[in-house]
Amino acid sequence: MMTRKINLPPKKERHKLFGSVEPGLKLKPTEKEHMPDLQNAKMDFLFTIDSVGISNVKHPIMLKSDLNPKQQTTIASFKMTSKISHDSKGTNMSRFTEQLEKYRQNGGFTPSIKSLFDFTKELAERLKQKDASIEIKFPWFYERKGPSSELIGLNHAEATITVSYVKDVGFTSSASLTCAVTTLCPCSKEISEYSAHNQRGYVTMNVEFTEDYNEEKDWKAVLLNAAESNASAMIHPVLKRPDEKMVTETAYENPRFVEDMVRLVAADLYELDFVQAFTVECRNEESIHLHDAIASLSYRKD
Ligand SMILES: Nc1nc2c(ncn2[C@@H]2O[C@H](COP(=O)(O)OP(=O)(O)OP(=O)(O)O)[C@@H](O)[C@H]2O)c(=O)[nH]1
Repeated sequence: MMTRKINLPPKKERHKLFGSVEPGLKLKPTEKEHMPDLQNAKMDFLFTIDSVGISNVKHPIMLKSDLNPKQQTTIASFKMTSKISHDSKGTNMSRFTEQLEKYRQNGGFTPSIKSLFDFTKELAERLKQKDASIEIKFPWFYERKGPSSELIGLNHAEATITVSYVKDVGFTSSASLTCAVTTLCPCSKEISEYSAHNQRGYVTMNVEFTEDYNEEKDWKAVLLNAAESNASAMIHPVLKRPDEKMVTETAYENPRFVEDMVRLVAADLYELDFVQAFTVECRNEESIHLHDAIASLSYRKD
């Protein structure tokens, strides 16, 4: 194929060629103090807004964990909000990311419950509001060993932490973890001459922490254990044949319906002294159907 020689104009000319024009006459103020501040207009705007702010903010965070790796950096998606009353036009959106940047510059963002209490209180003060909330979603990575070979690889679970602050009321904190497990169908095992169908199940645990929870126990590792220790078998990144034999047999020895999963995980969460209330859901991506099997239950300890 013949290549055509291109007579490339300078970059400015190229931009003009593709539609760029010279700046027009600009009459509006450029200094902040002379700009109208629409969002801070005070009038009766009819309704109070429960929650206004920003979501889908991608930002690195530093995590500590009881499992290996004990420290890791991962990418989180942040949602930060606050109420505004009926007499405010809008919130000050820039202050949410200003607050995030303050924490990044101060040694990096570490989402411990204690630091999120400080963060939400400072955010409410920065916004000149009575409340603020933060929700942080991120993949959390943990090492998993093959049961026989002990070969290590990384698995991950989806974690979420939520903290809310209300002036003169206090803080609430909760977390959720979704992890994958193997579930083997008890019914299939019971009725079949041999084998049983099994599938990847997803267990989601939402827990509300007690007021005095100090993170002495890593909630991520504890919730992961609650799901995996009650499943038919765990999910592994690296399995050699002796591992695969063990995982297959373990699943056959521990058949679970979705109903069994949510009840067994609930029993573990019931025993945790730092959990005030919880919801457990299990969703099995059925290997003999196109649809999923689901179950969920909620419990509050007070
Ligand atoms: N309130 C509000 N702001 C928005 C919205 N969408 C984008 N913004 C942007 O938020 C930015 C302004 O943030 P502010 O914090 O109010 O800016 P500011 O008043 O200069 O900042 P302060 O000095 O902290 O008050 C602007 O760039 C807006 O365009 C929206 O739906 N509501």
